[in-house]
Amino acid sequence: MSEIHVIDQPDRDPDGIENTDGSASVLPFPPRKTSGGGEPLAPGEAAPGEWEAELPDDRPDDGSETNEGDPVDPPRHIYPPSIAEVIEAKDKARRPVLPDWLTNAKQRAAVVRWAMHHYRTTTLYHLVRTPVYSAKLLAYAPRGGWRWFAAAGRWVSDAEGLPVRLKAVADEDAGEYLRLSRQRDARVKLRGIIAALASFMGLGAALAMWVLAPSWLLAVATLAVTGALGWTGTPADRPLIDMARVKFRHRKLTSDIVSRAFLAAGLTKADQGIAFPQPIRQDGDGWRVVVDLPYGKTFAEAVKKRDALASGIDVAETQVFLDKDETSSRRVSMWVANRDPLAVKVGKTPLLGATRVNFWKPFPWGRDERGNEVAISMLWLSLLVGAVPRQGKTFSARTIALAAALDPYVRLYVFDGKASADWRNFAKVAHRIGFGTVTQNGLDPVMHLVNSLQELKADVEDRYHRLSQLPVHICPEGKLTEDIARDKRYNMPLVLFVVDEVQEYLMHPVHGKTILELLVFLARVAPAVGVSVMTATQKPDDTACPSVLRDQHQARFALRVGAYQVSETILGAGSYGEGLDASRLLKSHKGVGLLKGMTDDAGIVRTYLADGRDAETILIRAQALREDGGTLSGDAAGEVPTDAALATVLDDIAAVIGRGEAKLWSETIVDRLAEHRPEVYGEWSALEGRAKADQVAAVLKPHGISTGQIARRIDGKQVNKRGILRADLLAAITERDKKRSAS
Ligand SMILES: Nc1ncnc2c1ncn2[C@@H]1O[C@H](COP(=O)(O)OP(=O)(O)OP(=O)(O)O)[C@@H](O)[C@H]1O
Repeated sequence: MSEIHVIDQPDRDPDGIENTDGSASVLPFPPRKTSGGGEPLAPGEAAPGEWEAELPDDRPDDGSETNEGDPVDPPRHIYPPSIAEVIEAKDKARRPVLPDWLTNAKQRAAVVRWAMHHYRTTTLYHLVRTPVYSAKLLAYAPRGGWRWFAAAGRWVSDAEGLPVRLKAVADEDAGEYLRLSRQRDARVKLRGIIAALASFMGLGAALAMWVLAPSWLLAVATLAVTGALGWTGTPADRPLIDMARVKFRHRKLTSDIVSRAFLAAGLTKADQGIAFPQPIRQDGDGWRVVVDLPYGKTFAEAVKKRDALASGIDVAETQVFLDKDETSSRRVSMWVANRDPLAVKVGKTPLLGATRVNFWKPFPWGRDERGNEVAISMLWLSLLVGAVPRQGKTFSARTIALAAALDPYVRLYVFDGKASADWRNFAKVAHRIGFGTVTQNGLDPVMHLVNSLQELKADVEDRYHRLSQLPVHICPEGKLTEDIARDKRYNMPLVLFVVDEVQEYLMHPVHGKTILELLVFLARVAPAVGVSVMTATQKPDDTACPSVLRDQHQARFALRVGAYQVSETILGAGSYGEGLDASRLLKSHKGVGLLKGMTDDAGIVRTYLADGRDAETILIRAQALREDGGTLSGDAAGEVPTDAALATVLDDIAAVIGRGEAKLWSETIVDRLAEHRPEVYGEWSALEGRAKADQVAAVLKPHGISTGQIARRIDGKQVNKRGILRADLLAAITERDKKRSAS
C-alpha cells in the first residue's frame, strides 16, 4: 500500500468514508482480486473486475499530472492578499462615523428645514384647537374627580388585599384569615389617618387660597386642577388631543422581514438564506439594507423582482429602491422608504432666487428620491424628454431652458409643436422662436424651424473649421472653451435648441423629413461645439419620433409612460434590465422621471417646479441680463425675419411659375421646386407622378387652393393632369400678405 499526502484535501475518501485523521488522508488501494477461473487470459490482459496496478510513491515533479483523489479546490492561502488589497477591502467595508445627513451640509439643511416646518405646523395645529381641548377637559373633569375619589377610597380600604382575604375564607383557613384581617385593620387605620390629614390640609390650603391668593394664582390653580381631573377622566378610546399628522405605516425593518421578502421573491431558498454584510440601519426617511444574494443570483434578477420584494416587505412598490453595488454583482443595496417619496413635491425651482446662471456649470434641476439635490449640465450632450401628456414633460424641459435663459451668453432656439402657452414667454430671450405648425402673422413656423436648423447646421460646420484654426494658446484642445464662448468676437456662444412636441414637426407632410435629417445632424454632431439639442415628445414611437433621431440623444429623461416598452424606447435598449421602468411611475408623480446618460448613475429626479408665472418672472430677469450684456439677438431683439424665414411654400411655387403661365401641372411644379430649393424640396422629385400631385394638393390645401384637372395640348393631343391655376395662387398670396401687414 502506498501513501499519498494531500494538502487541504477534503476529509472524505472517494467512497464517502470520513477520515478522522485531520492532517492527511489515505487513499484505499483497490483490493487485489483473485481470478475465479473462466477463460484463460492473454498476457497483459485483465479479467473484468480484476486488475492490479502500482501507485507511484511520489507525485511527478512538475505537478502537471492529476491523480485520482486530488483536491478540486485550490489550496487555501497560497497567495495571501496583498496589503493594498486588504486596505482597499477594509476601506470599502468601513462605515462613516456620522450618518450622511449629519456630515452633508445640504442634507443637514434639509433636515433642519423639515424639522422647523414640522414643529411649527404641529404647534399651530394644536394652538388652533386649544378651545376644543379646554371644553373637553372641562367636560371630563367630573368623571376624573370621581375616578380619583374612587381610587383614594380603594387605597384607604386596602382593596388590593381583598382577593387574598376572600381566598382564605374560601379555603376555610381561619388562621390565615385572622392574620390578614389584623393586617388590614392596622393598614386601614393608618391610611384613614393619612387621608383625613391630607383632606384637612388640602381643604385648609384651598380655603386659604380662596381668601388670600391673588385672582391670577387662583385661576392658574383652578385650571391646573380642572386640567388634571379632565386628563384623568378622559376615556381611553377617545384621546383628548387630535393627531397633527396622519400616521404612516412606519415599520422597523428587521432581517427576518427582509429574508422573508427575498425568499418570497424567489431570490433565495429556505436552506440558502441571504447574508447581511452590514446591519440594517435607518437612512433618511427610510431604511437601508445591504444584502448578499446566494452565489449565482444577480442584482439584475433582484431588479426584476422589485415588485415581489415590496410585497414581501409589505410596502408599496414605489417605496423600494434598488442600487447596484460595484463590489459584487450579487450584492444588492436596497432603500425602503417609509412612504412613497415620489409623491412628495420638491417645490419651486431655486432659479427663482438666482440672479444669473453659469450654463457651463451644473445647475439644480430637482431632487432624487432621498431628497439629495440633482444638478445637471447640458454641456456636450443632447437630451430627449418623453412622457404621456400632463405628467410634467414640458415643465421639466422648460426649467432647463430657463436655466439657459439666465446665462446671457447662451443662445436659445425654442420651437413648440403644440403652440401652447408654455413657451410663449421665451419670445423675450430666444434668438429664434416658433409655435405650432400653422402660419401665423405671416410667419410659417415650420419654415422658420427649417431655416433655423439650416442656419445652425451651417454655424456648427463653421465652428468646427474655426476652432481647428484657432491658436493653441486660445484653444488648447481644439474644443470650445468658456472663454471663447463668452468672447463675442468669436461668435460661438453655447446654444440650446429646444423642440417641444417634436413629433408635430417630424410628421409634417412637406418638411418633416428635412427637419428629421437636420435634427439628427445637430443632435449627433453639434454638442461637441457647444450646441445642445433638447427634444420633448409624447409620442416616442418610430413613426412620430424615429429611432434614428432618438438614438442620437446621449441623455434621456422619461416621466410616466403607459408601458415598459415605451419606457425602453425613451431610455434606450437595455434600460428595463437595469431596473429603469418609467411605466411604474404613478399619475400622482408629476414632474418625476428617470434620468439616464446625464450623470454617472441613472436615477430618479423629482424636478423642481416653475409654473407659468415663475417662468415669466425668470424670463423678465433673463431679458434684462441679455439687454445689459448686449446679447439679445434674433427674434427676441426684433430682427425682421429674413426672406427665407418668411417664405412659405406659396412664395416658392410663385417663384417657379413663369409670368406667362396661367396654369401648371403639379408634377411640373414639383420638379421646378426641387431645382429651386433642393435642400427643402429635393426629396419630392423622387416621387411618382400621382404622388407628386398628391404632395402639392396636401401642401396647398391649408392655403385654400385646390388642385384640379388641367388640360394641355401637347403635340396636338390633349393631356389631362392635376395642377393649379396661377390666379388662385396669387389670390392666396395677396390674402396672406393682407393678414401679414394687418398684424
Ligand atoms: N415638477 C413639478 N412639480 C409639481 N407639479 C408639476 C411639475 N411638473 C409638472 N407639474 C404639474 O403637471 C402638469 C402638467 O405638466 P406639463 O404641462 O409639463 O405636462 P406635459 O407632459 O408637457 O403635458 P402636455 O403633453 O399636455 O403638454 C402641470 O400643469 C403641473 O401642474
